[in-house]
Amino acid sequence: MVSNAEQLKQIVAKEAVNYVKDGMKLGLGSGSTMYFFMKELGERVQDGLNVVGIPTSNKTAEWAKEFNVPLTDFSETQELDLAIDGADEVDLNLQLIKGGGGALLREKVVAASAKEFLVIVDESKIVDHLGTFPLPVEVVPFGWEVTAKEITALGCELERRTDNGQVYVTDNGNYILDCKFDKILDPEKLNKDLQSLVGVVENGLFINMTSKVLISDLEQVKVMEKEEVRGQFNYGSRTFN
Ligand SMILES: O=C[C@H](O)[C@H](O)[C@H](O)COP(=O)(O)O
Repeated sequence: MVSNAEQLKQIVAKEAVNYVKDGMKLGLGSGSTMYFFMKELGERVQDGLNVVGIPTSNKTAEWAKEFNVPLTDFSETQELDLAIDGADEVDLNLQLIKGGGGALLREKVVAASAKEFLVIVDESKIVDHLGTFPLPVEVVPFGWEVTAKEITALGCELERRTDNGQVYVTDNGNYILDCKFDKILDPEKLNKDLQSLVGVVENGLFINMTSKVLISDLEQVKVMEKEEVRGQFNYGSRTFN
């Protein structure tokens, strides 16, 4: 049986595929919502849609193979038309936390090289303030203990990520530190502070990168765009200022 959470991912993934046009070069994000997107995209490719994509993780590359989505890489093309990806948290200024699945570095490189960045989430990911979800920070293994100390001094508690009792290693051979800030009041500043630290490769804050967010609930898919969030934004029964 398909759970409500899975259903919401399927709904938003199906809608997102409508944003893909013939001939586009795509950035293909990572995570469970993207799994459904890749499946949908594969069906469109089967029907004759002509696209190529750059995957943001080995897992997404596997899905592309499974669903017959043609892949390319940055040696072939350095500008993408559209990148599509999930997120762990989205605030009302369209700033994101990503990296719950550990793919944040490649996701950021791919999103930065795309003309448009489309984020697909269900409504549970929309927050007033980022930070309830622990912020993933990718660090080089060498001296990670020192880097961790420096990050802690920015006001968080952190844990090095593990997977089934083993230290988690990213597709790039690095570690992930999951940092509990609780409420990130100035995401832009925190992003800069983290990136100024030696040993930090990237962090999961995606600042001023998102063009559009598709948000699914069980009845519909809503669109949140940059223009809308400058003033007051209504989302369902919640009104944000
Ligand atoms: O590293 C993982 C990515 O940033 C994902 O896009 C993010 O964790 C959301 O994943 P999901 O769609 O599984 O909630």
